[in-house]
Amino acid sequence: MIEVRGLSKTFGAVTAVSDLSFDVAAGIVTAFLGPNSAGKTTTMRMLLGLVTPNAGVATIGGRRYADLPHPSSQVGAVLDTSGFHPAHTAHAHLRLYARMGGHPRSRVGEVMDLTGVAAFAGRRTRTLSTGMRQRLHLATALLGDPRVLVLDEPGNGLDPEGIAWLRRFLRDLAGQDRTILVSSHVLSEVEQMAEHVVVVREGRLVAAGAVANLYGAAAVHLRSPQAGQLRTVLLGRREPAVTVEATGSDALRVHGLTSAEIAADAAAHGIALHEITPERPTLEKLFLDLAGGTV
Ligand SMILES: Nc1ncnc2c1ncn2[C@@H]1O[C@H](COP(=O)(O)OP(=O)(O)OP(=O)(O)O)[C@@H](O)[C@H]1O
Repeated sequence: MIEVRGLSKTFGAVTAVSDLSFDVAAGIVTAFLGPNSAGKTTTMRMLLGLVTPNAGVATIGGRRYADLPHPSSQVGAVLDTSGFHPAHTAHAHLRLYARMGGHPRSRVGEVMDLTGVAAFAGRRTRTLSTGMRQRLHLATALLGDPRVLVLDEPGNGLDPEGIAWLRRFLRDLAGQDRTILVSSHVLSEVEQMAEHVVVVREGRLVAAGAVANLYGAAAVHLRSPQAGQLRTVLLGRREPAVTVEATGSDALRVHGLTSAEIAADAAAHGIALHEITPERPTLEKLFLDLAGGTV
């Protein structure tokens, strides 16, 4: 469990993070979303004790990173994608980091198999593609078999197949009750990966919660030969949040009610429904709405 409470950081005149609070639970993937310069990397660096906050605290399992007894076995992190010795092979890099972290040598083969690094273990790191580098960073972070993973833009440079792999991989790790925080500015990338999202903009929290709940503002599209009658019924609920828009002679778009509520009202009044479809905006659209303050 990660807890961020009232974190703030300024660099000169730039406010990178401002009074930010959120939780990251174990057992699910949490996405940390925001446009460029939103303060995601700075927040992760504060979480890992690499940047000192001006105010607030970030803890992992109740302790600051610096106070963890065996940090590299408890927290795996990928914060920037440089940092390999160019002449080392991927395998040599992992052997070196296993030795430095005090992890058993047998772990090197395991993480290479887990992350697909085995396929290019003998190549020098300077010859690796961005996607291969991402996998090697992930393998390095996993050497200590950590319960907590903090990954800054792990999808950068991965092709669609790589993204699909990453999604499955992180979900599997979360399924082992690990705590996983993944930042991204590519919202479609994390849409199917994360169950929770924390959205930031200009260093401030914009929204946090289950991805499913963030879709709550979405509309329901329906078709019925008795659309006019159904409209009257739905508006008759006298709930201020409910709006019903006629989008055709037999079509309505409803805000403020779930498909189940609409279907129950239709059934109760003997109204036939030919189609009822929740409109699922992409997280990208939702993010723009949230960030623009229209939701
Ligand atoms: N060491 C630093 N010195 C000065 N300004 C910094 C420093 N680190 C970050 N900033 C500034 O703080 C703000 C937040 O940057 P940060 O890298 O945390 O954002 P981000 O959400 O990770 O963005 P990106 O997706 O572009 O990496 C930016 O305006 C950035 O220029």
